[in-house]
Amino acid sequence: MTAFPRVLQGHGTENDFVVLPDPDGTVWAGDRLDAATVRRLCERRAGLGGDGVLRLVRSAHVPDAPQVLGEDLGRCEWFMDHRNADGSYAEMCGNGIRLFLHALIAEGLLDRAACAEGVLVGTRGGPRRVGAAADGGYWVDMGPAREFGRGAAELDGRSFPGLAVSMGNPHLAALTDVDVGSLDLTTPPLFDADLFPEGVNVELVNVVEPGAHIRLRVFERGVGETRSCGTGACAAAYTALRSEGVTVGTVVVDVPGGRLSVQVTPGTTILSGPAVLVSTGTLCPEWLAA
Ligand SMILES: N[C@@H](CCC[C@H](N)C(=O)O)C(=O)O
Repeated sequence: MTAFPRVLQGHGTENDFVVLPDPDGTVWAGDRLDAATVRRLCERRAGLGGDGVLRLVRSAHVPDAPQVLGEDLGRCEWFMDHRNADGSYAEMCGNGIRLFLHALIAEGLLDRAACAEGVLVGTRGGPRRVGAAADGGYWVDMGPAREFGRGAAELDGRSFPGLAVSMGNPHLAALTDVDVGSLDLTTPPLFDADLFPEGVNVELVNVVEPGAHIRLRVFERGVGETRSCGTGACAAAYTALRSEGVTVGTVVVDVPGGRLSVQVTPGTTILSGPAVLVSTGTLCPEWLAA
């Protein structure tokens, strides 16, 4: 391993990540970035702290990239190697992929002007196009929201019925009249394991303006409550539109960490929002070795 592995920290609407540049797969090769190391990096007191880890790596150096990208492998130079804070893998991360592109640009690995039309990035949910927007933020073509049933989350002794939606990763988006700001999300919501055998991200959603503006809180699989979730914003926007009997529209999504915009079209979903880098530095070898 390089003596001092480079590290960055940043967030998208306060969904925060430890970012590990590893373009040629040499820094974190093999099982160096195992689940225990991810958990240590994400630990907020004894580590750096984050909701997850993003490794900036070329697809050619990711052992499972051929399997998850198939014939798109050659079209995706870069791969978002994302982990949840508990060390688990997720198929997709909507806030993370904006920060991923922002960090590639900041590290000089891509030119911002060349990213205006979007760059195809490999993820474990398949390829996603992500681009640099004129306002300094980023947009992501997230693919279509796919409904796969109805379920309910049990929280605070109450049941919150919602729509099961896949954005590559699983979501339960529950519209409710209960003020989401009043909910206790310190303990995981209960859910139907038959409907969500791989676990689920749960969004509790208040409609601010029907079909146009929602507010949500989220409990993420593999993390806990986070300040934002990009895939969750897409699932919730889709659910809010469906409740109005429409399947297209643009929805402003307020999350505890800021504001996202979700455009649902007949064929896909476009997520837009900021990405912010907070710090850059190096990991101390003695901490890593401890
Ligand atoms: N915060 C992310 C989603 C990260 C993955 C999720 N916890 C899962 O396990 O599916 C986002 O912005 O989409």
